[in-house]
Amino acid sequence: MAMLGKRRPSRPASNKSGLARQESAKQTPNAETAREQALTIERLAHDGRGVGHLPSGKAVFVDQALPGEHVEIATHVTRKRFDEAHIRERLSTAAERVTPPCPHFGHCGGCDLQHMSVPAQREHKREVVRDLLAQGLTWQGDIGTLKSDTDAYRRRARLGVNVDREGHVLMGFRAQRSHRLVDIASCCVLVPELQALITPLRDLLGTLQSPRDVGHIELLSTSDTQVVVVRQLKDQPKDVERWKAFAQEQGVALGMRSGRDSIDRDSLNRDNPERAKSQADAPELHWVGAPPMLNDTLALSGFEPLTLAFSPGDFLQVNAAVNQQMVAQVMQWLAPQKGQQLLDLYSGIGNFSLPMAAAGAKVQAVEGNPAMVAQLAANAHHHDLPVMAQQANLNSRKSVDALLKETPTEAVILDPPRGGAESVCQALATISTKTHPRPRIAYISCDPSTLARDAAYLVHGGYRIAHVFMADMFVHTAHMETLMLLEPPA
Ligand SMILES: C[S@@+](CC[C@H](N)C(=O)[O-])C[C@H]1O[C@@H](n2cnc3c(N)ncnc32)[C@H](O)[C@@H]1O
Repeated sequence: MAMLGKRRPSRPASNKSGLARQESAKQTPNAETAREQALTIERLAHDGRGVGHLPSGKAVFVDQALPGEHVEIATHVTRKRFDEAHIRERLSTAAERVTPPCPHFGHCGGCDLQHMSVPAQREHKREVVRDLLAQGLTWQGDIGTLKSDTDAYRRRARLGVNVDREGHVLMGFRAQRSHRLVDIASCCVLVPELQALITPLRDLLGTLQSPRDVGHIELLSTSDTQVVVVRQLKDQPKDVERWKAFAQEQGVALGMRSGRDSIDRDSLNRDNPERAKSQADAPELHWVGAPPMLNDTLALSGFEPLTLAFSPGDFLQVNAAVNQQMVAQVMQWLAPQKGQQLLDLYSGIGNFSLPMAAAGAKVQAVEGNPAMVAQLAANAHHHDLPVMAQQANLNSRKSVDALLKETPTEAVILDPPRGGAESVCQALATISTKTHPRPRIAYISCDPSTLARDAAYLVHGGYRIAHVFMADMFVHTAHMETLMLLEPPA
């Protein structure tokens, strides 16, 4: 998931993003006077920047420029094959352009697309998926859309905290393509309950004895609890008292992580989920006051609501309404039956496993993070559902082969991190069909370029892409979820 702190979508394999190859780049500080040019924007790159061409034929990626617009640009980075630029003056305006709802847009790296209408953002995201699937797979079917009504969707966020040279306390997200922290006074994509905490948090930071010792602040919202977790780099007892008073005043649950090492949750997105175990010595979360009960609720039509308990360190889909639609869509595709054997890979705390089991399927859930495996098992037990939770590294072909051999399954759910599910798809593409038919596959992806790569293994192995949806989980950013149903060869 993408988090607000993550500013750029992944770099797709094609050079349509303009970011695929790390060419030597020359910053051109005086470029604004030296390299002014006017050009027409022809299309959007995958990361949402406008693409035009100089008279020489060289491509230019222009921040916040829209197709059809005629713009005078100032180049800020020159590369061998393309330049990067921003708009110096807009000479014509596209119909899709809107006034960005956030005053920090353009500085803060949390959002990339606020200058486009939301329908235009969605069309762009569908186009990115279409483009990636057309490249290696020559797939050109329709792409459906899952979306929510509100733009204030983020139920969790991590705010960086910094003190600048003049002693000003900054709180916010990183700037685009930079580690610089942008101080924010508001954030319109947070759910209202979290938006309401921004001003009180800024006020509080201004009163702390040592704001330098605050690393970052995590915010988390459930339907009945708001949580603030403070990363305290060095103990400051007087400041802890101020945080306690803040928590009481705001009616939020307060957690503290003290010490220098931070939990590197992203390590799971690399190769070794076992690393999660070695993170046990990272600063532990201590609740100040009674630990809150954190629950996510899935209310799917035709089913009793399912509550999934979780801890602040667990993976949680960031947009509750779109998540609910994704789960419903996967349920509709796989139509779980009583007794049907189903494999939920990259299962987290059971977002897909529990509804599938509630519909009667026998679910085997596989997750890399041991804490989440335990949480999933507890969630299934709480609802008395037949889910077997197991820990495994799904990047290891050996583990995946063993798993598929042991577990004949009729359907597989794949919901990997951004790196995708290459080992799993390579294994599923070549799975033996002697003893049982190949499973149907519902793939939920947060990076369409790795989805396209993985789907190619399956298609070359005989699978057929039956349906594709773009789920607009991260409105105003270039990120998206993509859902794909793959049918096995007859
Ligand atoms: C995008 S999340 C999806 C979680 C869950 N399906 C959901 O909808 O909430 C990806 C999950 O994959 C897990 N994961 C990451 N790398 C893994 C690996 N190599 N092996 C197994 N699980 C991994 C993460 O811990 C995380 O829970």
